[in-house]
Amino acid sequence: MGKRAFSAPGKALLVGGYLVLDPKYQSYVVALSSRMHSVVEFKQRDQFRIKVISAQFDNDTWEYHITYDAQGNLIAQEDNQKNNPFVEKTIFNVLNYFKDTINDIKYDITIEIFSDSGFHSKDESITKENDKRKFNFHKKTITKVPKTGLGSSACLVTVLTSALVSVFMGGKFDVQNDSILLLTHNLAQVAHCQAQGKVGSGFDVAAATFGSILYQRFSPDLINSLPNINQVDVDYSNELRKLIDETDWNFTHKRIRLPKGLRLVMGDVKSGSETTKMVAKVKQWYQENYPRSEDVYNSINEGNMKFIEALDTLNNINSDGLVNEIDSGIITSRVLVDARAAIEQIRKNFRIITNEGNVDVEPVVQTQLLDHVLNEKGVLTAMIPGAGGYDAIAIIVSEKCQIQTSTNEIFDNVTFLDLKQEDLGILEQKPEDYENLK
Ligand SMILES: Nc1ncnc2c1ncn2[C@@H]1O[C@H](COP(=O)(O)OP(=O)(O)O)[C@@H](O)[C@H]1O
Ligand SMILES: C[C@@](O)(CCOP(=O)(O)OP(=O)(O)O)CC(=O)O
Repeated sequence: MGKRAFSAPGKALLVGGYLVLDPKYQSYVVALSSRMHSVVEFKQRDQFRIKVISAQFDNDTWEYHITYDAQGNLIAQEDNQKNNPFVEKTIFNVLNYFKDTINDIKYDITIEIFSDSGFHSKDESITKENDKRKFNFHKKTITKVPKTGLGSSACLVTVLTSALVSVFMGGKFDVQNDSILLLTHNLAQVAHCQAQGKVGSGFDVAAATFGSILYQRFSPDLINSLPNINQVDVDYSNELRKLIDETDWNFTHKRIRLPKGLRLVMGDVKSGSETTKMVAKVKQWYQENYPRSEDVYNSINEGNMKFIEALDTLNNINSDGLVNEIDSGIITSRVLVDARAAIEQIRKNFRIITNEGNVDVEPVVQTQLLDHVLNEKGVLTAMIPGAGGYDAIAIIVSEKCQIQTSTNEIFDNVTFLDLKQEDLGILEQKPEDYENLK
């Protein structure tokens, strides 16, 4: 059988941090040109095996042999005690979804993973390339290499799901088909939640699959209602198929794009924060300050919606003159003023949460950094993406804008990532583009 290859983009949540956890709020999620890739090849053999290779991380390899448990569920067991819950849960869900197709056929599947440089710190790595692609190779295993926050696990699960589904669907697996994308998304969400041990908002898997989107989450009950595989007498495969094929997930993934003439700049900030702890603290602040906290959330949501509307307006008019205005550094047009004010409104409220909840959503150093950036010519607006903290900054600038970093020590801890906004999620790629990396 021939090889196939797929890629899925990393993400930045420009507006919607924390609120995205609640299905009633909309978020603006941008897909990025940093992608994770999978190259898949399979044969039919006398043993059912799946090998996943991530050569960039000290030649990390996970080798699974596939067996059936007493209930007839397909189970993946790793041969060398190498643990990767994201790989294992992806295999588990795709195999059980396709149990009837598999029908005792034994596959020997090999999947190579490649990861663009934007996902991890480049420190202590070497590059290998061919005339199409260039990747960074690290001396350490995947769990030991520092991440930048683009959502590596969501992309991994999404490209691995694509690779495996393509094996069982063959030519019918077409990533330009909406129902195929929805199937891939639903399977990847289930696997990602199980591997994380929690049902998050899922915006990262949604962006990896569908690209840049307005996102409103699905109800967490959907995934929580799946049976535990360790329960006796559970036909997991049947329950999974009902959830994937017959249930309306009722979530929003409406395509969006940054207006013409504007681009996204992402700055990775050296220190980094732990999202899980921050989410717990923000939730605690919310409960202790209810109902006033709801007013704060509603004001953030108002800012989010104003930002989304302003970008929509920019997308629907000829924005050439407006881009020149951004370049001039003197912003007076209504729609640009609105976009800036929207982000101000969001940031002001996040600073209230920061102070009252003793949680660094927008810590003082980030405020200083963003305020400094906002004074530069060519900058429309700037924000802390996602959960905020010390992780990153996102800046929306004109195509021409070059942020002056070298002269100011405020940028000492910031590394600007080599990436841009992208419209599309999963793409099919050419497998030969990943061969002979040197
Ligand atoms: N290139 C890769 N190859 C194999 N596994 C990967 C790769 N990238 C990410 N992963 C998996 O995802 C995990 C990181 O997930 P997580 O800590 O949730 O970070 P993130 O916020 O980037 O998703 C890794 O420990 C590994 O299990
Ligand atoms: C707090 C959140 O709204 C967003 C977190 O955004 P990040 O982009 O920081 O996410 P991670 O990739 O998980 O670190 C909650 C969530 O959706 O998990």
